[in-house]
Amino acid sequence: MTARRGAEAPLLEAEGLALQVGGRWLCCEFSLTLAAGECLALLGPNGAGKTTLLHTLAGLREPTAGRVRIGGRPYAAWPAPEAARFRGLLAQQQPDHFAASVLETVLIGRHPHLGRWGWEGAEDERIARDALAAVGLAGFAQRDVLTLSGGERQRVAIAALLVQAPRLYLLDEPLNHLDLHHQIATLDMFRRLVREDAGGPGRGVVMVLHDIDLAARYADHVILLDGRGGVRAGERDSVLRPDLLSHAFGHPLRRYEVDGRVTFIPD
Ligand SMILES: Nc1ncnc2c1ncn2[C@@H]1O[C@H](COP(=O)(O)OP(=O)(O)OP(=O)(O)O)[C@@H](O)[C@H]1O
Repeated sequence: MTARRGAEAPLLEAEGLALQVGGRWLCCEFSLTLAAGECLALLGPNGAGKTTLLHTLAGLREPTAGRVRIGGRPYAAWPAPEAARFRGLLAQQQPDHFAASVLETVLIGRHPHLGRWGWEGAEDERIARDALAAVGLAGFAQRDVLTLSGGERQRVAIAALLVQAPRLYLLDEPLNHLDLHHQIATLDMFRRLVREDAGGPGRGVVMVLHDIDLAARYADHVILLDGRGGVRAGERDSVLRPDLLSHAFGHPLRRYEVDGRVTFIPD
């Protein structure tokens, strides 16, 4: 995992990271580096610690051991608004306690750029409308978010992250509530964002997934938590092995290749 530009610090570094919650080890020490243009998938069974790890990588909680850096600096060295422009988190649960239009909800993602709540006007609205179009919700701007379906709300949350336009996207189960078409469209969109950022600052994605086949298709690197404190982190094919996956998920899996695509089928 080498940085795309020689002199530039990696987007994300975790060194000797270990996490313990409520007296239970979620992962023992491991290290990883994510460079611009790369995509990392976090996999593991329910309760293994994927969200906890993602929040640690987002700087929302301290690791039990080790350190996290984004752009070469620990979170403590980042002024909050700068960190908010550098990394953005798509939360697993979307808040449902406020009523607002879809457009207003998406515009919340502009907050780190404006330094306050609200927006400047036409330019921000254009950015928000472009993001809504990118997630297939062009006609939804004036709808009340509370009237949306689960998949539509998930795509509104993704649009809000798009207008935030961080360099490091941290996605907790981005495919929640999405049908097959929108799952593929969403992962294609994030892959384009990180791969085709020619001349841009360089972006990367870390995403919690439950679908091993989609991780095999979209991730360059994988972290696999086994739910018992064990962790494997590395290049996709060194981690997505039937023995490691079967151990982690407690169910035997076989690996097949169909038309050049890798798939894991439970016995
Ligand atoms: N404050 C806490 N005290 C005790 N245990 C906690 C606390 N917070 C989280 N946990 C536990 O830590 C474990 C990891 O939770 P986490 O949400 O990170 O798992 P996950 O891999 O994202 O799971 P899922 O796939 O179900 O979303 C869970 O067993 C959870 O119950």
